[in-house]
Amino acid sequence: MSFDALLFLSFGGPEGPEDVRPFLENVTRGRGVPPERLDEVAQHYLHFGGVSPINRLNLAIIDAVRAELARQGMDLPVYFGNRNWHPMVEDTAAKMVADGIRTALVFPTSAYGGYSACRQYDEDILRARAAVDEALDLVKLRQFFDHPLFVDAVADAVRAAYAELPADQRDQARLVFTAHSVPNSADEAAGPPEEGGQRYSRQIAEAARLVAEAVGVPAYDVVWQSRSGPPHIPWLAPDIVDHVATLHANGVQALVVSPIGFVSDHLEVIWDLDAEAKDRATELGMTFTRAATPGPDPRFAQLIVELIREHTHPTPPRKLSPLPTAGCTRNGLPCTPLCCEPPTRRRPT
Ligand SMILES: CC1=C(CCC(=O)O)c2cc3nc(cc4[nH]c(cc5[nH]c(cc1n2)c(C)c5CCC(=O)O)c(CCC(=O)O)c4C)C(CCC(=O)O)=C3C
Ligand SMILES: [Fe+2]
Repeated sequence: MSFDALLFLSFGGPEGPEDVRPFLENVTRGRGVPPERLDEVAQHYLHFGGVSPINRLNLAIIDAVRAELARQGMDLPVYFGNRNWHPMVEDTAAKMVADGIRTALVFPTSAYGGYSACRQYDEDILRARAAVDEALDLVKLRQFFDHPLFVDAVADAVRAAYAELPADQRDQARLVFTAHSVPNSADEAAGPPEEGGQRYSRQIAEAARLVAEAVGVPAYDVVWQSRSGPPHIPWLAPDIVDHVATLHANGVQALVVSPIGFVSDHLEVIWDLDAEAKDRATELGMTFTRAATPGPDPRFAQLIVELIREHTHPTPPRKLSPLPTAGCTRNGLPCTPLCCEPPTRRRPT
């Protein structure tokens, strides 16, 4: 099939102190995040001058994708739109239609399934289409948590992090993968019921397994970060900061942390890991090294172009795990019934 463009769809982030509050309002509208948590997260952004790294990092990936498309002789304009901050995806859709675009592939900046990591991007697509009276056909690219280019880029980053450790700590260092926590109820509800839900946490576990195997590290942990709901609601645990203390109590002296749940060095990575978790480790006298995220790796742009080619050229999907491939949706409709619907909106079975 042929497409007129690629829409690079992301989360968005503030560009200055005055953007922080309205951005956070957009993210959390109707989601029951306590006001104290919002005040705290506002401070994290303000610590970096109110500027999230996410937009700059996304623009760099887009540049790399344009170069890779050109290298492969593919003529596909790339547009950029976000869920929560400018350029808003609704405005980008209007621009695309004005430019004569009628069909586009959509690359969401998340490798995984689940409500927040996948289905919410379909909701963005529904809003974008509504903004242009459905004049745009939008086909979302699939989840890529087990694509060899993704796994290789993360594995090389983990190897590089090991190499940064003092030589006498390398053998003892614990490898720890982290991903954004979500409410347990959201994790359990996302994924076809016959597979038992948990599509997000299972894919994270699978990606971690593939990377650990590639690096040759037999023992590792998968933990969570950046929890934001009220304390009485259970979210995926343990949190990385608590886990640092547990490792310390078990005699671990060094750790390598791979934020496998994130495409690039978002605010959650540079604050929750590079500041909070690292400070905790340092207080306890541990050595903390954080592996790079895959976004800036040239293989990441190659991966995006390969996912595009699955639709435009006869290209068999490459994947390393036995888990089903999902996430490819048309015009924001779920890929399979009940897959990754938000728990509150699920139809009774
Ligand atoms: C699974 C997942 C990903 C990974 C998949 C993907 O990448 O899409 C992700 C990414 C991101 N999350 C981000 C920022 C925020 N997420 C929040 C809140 C939440 N995230 C959630 C989940 C996820 N989030 C959830 C269940 C909530 C609770 C509220 C709700 O149900 O929606 C809040 C509110 C304040 C707070 O933290 O409490 C903020 C500011 C940014 C941008 C950072 C930057 O500026 O660099 C990025 C890339
Ligand atoms: Fe988030």
